[in-house]
Amino acid sequence: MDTYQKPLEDVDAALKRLNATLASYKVASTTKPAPAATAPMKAPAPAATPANKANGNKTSIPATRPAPASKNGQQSNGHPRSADRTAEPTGPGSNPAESPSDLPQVRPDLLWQEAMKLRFCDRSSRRTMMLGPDFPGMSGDQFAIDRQIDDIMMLQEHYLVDYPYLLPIRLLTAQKYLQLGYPDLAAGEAYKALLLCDAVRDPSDDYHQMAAPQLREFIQQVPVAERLRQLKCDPDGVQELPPGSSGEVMDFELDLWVRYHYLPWAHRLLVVGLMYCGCYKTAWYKAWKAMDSIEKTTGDVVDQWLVDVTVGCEQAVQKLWGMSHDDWEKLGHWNNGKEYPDLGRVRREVYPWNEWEPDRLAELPQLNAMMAAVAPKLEVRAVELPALTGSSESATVMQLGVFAKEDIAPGEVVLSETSMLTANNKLRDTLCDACSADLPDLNSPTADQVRECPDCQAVFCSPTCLSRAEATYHRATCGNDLDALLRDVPAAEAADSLYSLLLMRAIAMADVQECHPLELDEVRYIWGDFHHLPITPTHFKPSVLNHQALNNSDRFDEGHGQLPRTLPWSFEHNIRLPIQMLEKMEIDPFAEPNYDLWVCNTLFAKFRGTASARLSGSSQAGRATRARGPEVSAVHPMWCLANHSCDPNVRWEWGGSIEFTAREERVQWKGRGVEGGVRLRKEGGVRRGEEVVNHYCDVELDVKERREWARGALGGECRCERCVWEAGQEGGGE
Ligand SMILES: C[S@@+](CC[C@H](N)C(=O)[O-])C[C@H]1O[C@@H](n2cnc3c(N)ncnc32)[C@H](O)[C@@H]1O
Repeated sequence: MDTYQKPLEDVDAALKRLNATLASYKVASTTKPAPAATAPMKAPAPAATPANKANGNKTSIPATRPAPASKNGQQSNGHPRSADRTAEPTGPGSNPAESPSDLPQVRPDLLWQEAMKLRFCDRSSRRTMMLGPDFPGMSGDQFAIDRQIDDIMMLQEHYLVDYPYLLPIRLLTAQKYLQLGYPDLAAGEAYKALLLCDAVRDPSDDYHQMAAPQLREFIQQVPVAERLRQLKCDPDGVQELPPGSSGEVMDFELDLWVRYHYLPWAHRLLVVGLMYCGCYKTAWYKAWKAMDSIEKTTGDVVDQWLVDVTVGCEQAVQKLWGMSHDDWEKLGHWNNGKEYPDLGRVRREVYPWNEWEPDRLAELPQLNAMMAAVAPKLEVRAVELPALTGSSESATVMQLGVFAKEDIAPGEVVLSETSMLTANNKLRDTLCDACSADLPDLNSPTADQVRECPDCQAVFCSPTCLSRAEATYHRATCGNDLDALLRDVPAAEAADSLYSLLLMRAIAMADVQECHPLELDEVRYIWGDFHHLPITPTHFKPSVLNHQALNNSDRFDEGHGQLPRTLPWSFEHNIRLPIQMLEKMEIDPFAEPNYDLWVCNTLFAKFRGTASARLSGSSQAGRATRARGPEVSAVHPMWCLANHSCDPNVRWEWGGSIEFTAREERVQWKGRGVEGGVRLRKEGGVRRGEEVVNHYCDVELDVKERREWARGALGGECRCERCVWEAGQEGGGE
């Protein structure tokens, strides 16, 4: 933009040129959509069409979401799904000239106008820039909640599909997520908006060719008078006008809108979102960087909201660490965000717009067909389990469990399952790329089974694994420079790296199999330990998005509507890495709604608590895993339907496939006795009708350690018969 900084000798001439430019674009003089002939932004597709992925197409052409696979009219979080509105028009094309008058138009137009009004700064007032406009909050009545959800669905299904690179639409979506208590999703959209700000301003950016024209056409719909006011409202605005052609003037105008409106708004939404999630290190650091960036791009101004975020983060961390104000100051923590905690927690739920979550009880026959293929003597049934997350000891939840259809002898293998949804975080380990089994020694008799991909260095333990990899995921990762990602990480980061690698594999599988990632067989029936509270005024309280709330870390739960948040979440693993993975797989993170960040959150919710993990070179999770951190992980969708007990009746072993073997003998514990009039068995095997119970932790540990170890996978404290008895003995000072 340097050429535009040249002082202009003749301000009048510049204004004349600008007026000529505006006239040449034949812009509309109101915010109403322009007639079709003068509105190059085309109307969104009126009805759902198959996603572009269905054609194996990897271009940036916007995709419309495929018809939902799930038929359940009621989402698991109790929120009724909004009516199917795929036929509604949206955006600037939804004008009377081109759409039949019987189509509903009021809501879509309102959304478009909301995006039009989304401005950050009136350039004439420094003070406005200091405080900026407030984020509008929302009222918490059911009508407001439903309308907000509808707006989000409308944006997701139409606006973002048709205008995936349009900055104000991204920002409006982020804002609506924030208002509905999803600061994590708001941060994700805000981050994408920041990437689009760069794309608009940098002609060499990969997305420039898409982002700049979409914003240009959008701004052309702003009334001329308003556009002129934006340019003229302080003397610098006119003096900065470039002397060049109308195209250059337009570019200048675009740049100005990005710098003064969208960039600050995106920074703000990102850091507020991150802070509410508890990612204090990144929020603090990004708030400072944003202040710096805004100062550089807009002049000597400070955004008070960004300052508030730095203060809010400092206050939250000081409280978390239980430090006095004096110690905090003395040790310089106020000035050293690098040390702040960065792992947050967010709502773990079936999002109101998630149409992929199956009604598992209704689909038990399909599930049992899958189970029969890997475990002919087992079946899946509904089972009532203690609700471990609630406060009440007696609350129960209806879930699934695995049961024996016939007697199983001690030592008998009852389930054997192989999965392609695997991951390992060791860069140089000799593991099969597909099933994660250890590769055979060069001298072993099975060494000649090993196969290598002819186009990359991936190695497979057998021709079967190679061909299964080719059919299910490998094309998406082959030669895409993904190998070094998340490998050889420190032990503390090992588990998170594996979850992210599982996410990467799921994306690759969905891409190659041309389906939605939540539709994959390996994922679909997994229960993500979602909270079951509906988004109603009884449970959801919208946040007040003002300075007082930002400055008070006791109120950060309000940012999540005060709903429970149990899903671990970070900027790195839930925003930056997924976008990077998609780009490396040549999937457009803006134009592919199948891989939206809410989809990634849902996948993570499903993986956490169900994925098995182990060290490479060994087949059992155990004590050593804790020191080195897990190295290999996999999701086995049938295996993981078995519930936990610290007195399990099966053992599991995992090499290339995962197996359940009926125990020869049950664990010894003193309290084993009579339950409900039936003597609990000590001998091994599983009787017909008995539930198959697995162990998520080392059952040799004492009750305290077991509970600690299994807490992550169970979502709460284990209340199995053995734990309850042993904890009671400890409490009673046995
Ligand atoms: C691996 S899944 C087991 C299958 C699960 N019940 C289902 O319906 O898909 C783990 C989840 O099941 C539940 N669960 C497993 N064992 C449990 C137990 N002993 N008590 C309470 N909940 C249990 C918890 O919600 C846990 O997060």
